[in-house]
Amino acid sequence: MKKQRLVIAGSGSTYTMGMMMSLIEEKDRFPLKEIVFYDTDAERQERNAKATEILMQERYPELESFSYTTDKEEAFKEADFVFVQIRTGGLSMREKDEQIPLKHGVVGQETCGPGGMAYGLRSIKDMIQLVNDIRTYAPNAWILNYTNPAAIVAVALKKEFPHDSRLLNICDMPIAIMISYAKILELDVWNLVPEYFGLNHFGWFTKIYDKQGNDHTERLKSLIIEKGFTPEDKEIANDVSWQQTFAQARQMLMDFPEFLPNTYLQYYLYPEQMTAKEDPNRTRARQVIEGRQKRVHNICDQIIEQGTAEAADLHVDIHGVFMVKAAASLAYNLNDRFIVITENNGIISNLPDDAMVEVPSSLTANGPKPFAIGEIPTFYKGLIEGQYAYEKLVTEAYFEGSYQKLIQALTLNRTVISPDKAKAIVDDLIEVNRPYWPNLT
Ligand SMILES: NC(=O)c1ccc[n+]([C@@H]2O[C@H](COP(=O)([O-])OP(=O)(O)OC[C@H]3O[C@@H](n4cnc5c(N)ncnc54)[C@H](O)[C@@H]3O)[C@@H](O)[C@H]2O)c1
Ligand SMILES: O=P(O)(O)OC[C@H]1O[C@H](O[C@H]2[C@H](O)[C@@H](O)[C@@H](O)O[C@@H]2CO)[C@H](O)[C@@H](O)[C@@H]1O
Ligand SMILES: [Mn+2]
Repeated sequence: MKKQRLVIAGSGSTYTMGMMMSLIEEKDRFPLKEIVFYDTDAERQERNAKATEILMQERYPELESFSYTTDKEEAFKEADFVFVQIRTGGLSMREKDEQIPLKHGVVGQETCGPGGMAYGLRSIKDMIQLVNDIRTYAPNAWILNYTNPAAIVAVALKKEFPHDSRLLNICDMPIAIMISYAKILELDVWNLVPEYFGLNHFGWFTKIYDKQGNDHTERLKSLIIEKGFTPEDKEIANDVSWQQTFAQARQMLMDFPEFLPNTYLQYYLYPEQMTAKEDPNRTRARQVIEGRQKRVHNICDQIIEQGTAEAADLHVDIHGVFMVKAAASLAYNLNDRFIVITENNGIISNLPDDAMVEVPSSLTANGPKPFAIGEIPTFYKGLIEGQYAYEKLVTEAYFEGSYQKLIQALTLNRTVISPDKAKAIVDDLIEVNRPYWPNLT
């Protein structure tokens, strides 16, 4: 098995240490010869890097080299894989994405509605630059991207790099939801075979089988409705916000029992309820700054101070494991089936070919090979078409510098609808996003 040279772009991320634990856990499936950290913020990168250096000496002695840099050539030259997890504007801009729409009585969320639009317009520019930089030094490397809003990033990257066949956008939400299904069904999550369709953060499970071919869908629905639905991945199991989100998924299933919803649909189906429950002074970004970010920083500081990771409270999480398993399937042509974001091209036959859909695909050395879905029912088709039009308009607004297209996008988005609100929100977002957004006229 060829050993890989892996680059983590955005290595200062709060998810990096969990990713390292996942690489250690999966070292037989995805063996590495080298890990390189790349970030534009040297200080933020250094804490994770110094802790990783110690962790890898102890738990990955087979690794030939670990290094960190802010130099693009040093990072990307001869890379086999680049895992991308950047956040343009950081968590402080995420807080503004959440607070500004809330001020106008609208959902304030990282990837949904106006917050997702604002984040999208920031991410597109940096992601295009990053892909160009990677391609300059590593024309054949696999780029696996987690950067949000993955739906908009995927549409924009497809427009900018239409022929790049080694660029894959993924999201851990479907597999995180499946961990909860597995717990309810008393099965191993990797023994589940899902059928699923939609856009990123906007989709439905239509069937849950196991690898032996048994259909668990109706029993699963009944158990969720009877007993409730809770997050089970260790990273989110005890998080009150995620517990509320999973509880809401049960409500969605009761209201629309045909298919099992992605948790993110709560923002589009119950926008007033989601807005009312938020405290504008303590939105999710603040919770993450004082929660996950603080926790990860403390763990790293402790590892560095003690010179060992033996006592560190680090664990494997689904976020990291999913990326590593997907990479292994691409690297070694394993044909493993995962839900990923890919161009529609007739997979969902009554949706546009150019939509970037999220569907089960076999991951091969020649890229994702999605399984045919066929026609989807009118309700879902209607919802997806509106949401896809929003994603496309945001992307076009970026490339054309069009203010009008942003107003159209938010008017179409189920979290906004009112053109007056759309204008007021866009105007406020422009003020704080001047360093990041294109000029809009
Ligand atoms: N797709 C998914 O399902 C999924 C799941 C979890 C997180 N995410 C995304 O992963 C990303 C990281 O999240 P986080 O909360 O850890 O953020 P974070 O702010 O903690 O980390 C992001 C890192 O990226 C760096 N960065 C910013 N711009 C960069 C650039 N142009 N080049 C290189 N590095 C750059 C920052 O300095 C920072 O260290 C976000 O985009 C988040 O939305 C996606
Ligand atoms: O609000 P946050 O920053 O806690 O989470 C936002 C992200 O939520 C999803 O990712 C979850 C993931 O589903 C779960 O398995 C676990 O690893 O935690 C992640 C974050 O808590 C979503 O898929 C991402 O796109 C969001 O960025
Ligand atoms: Mn996601």
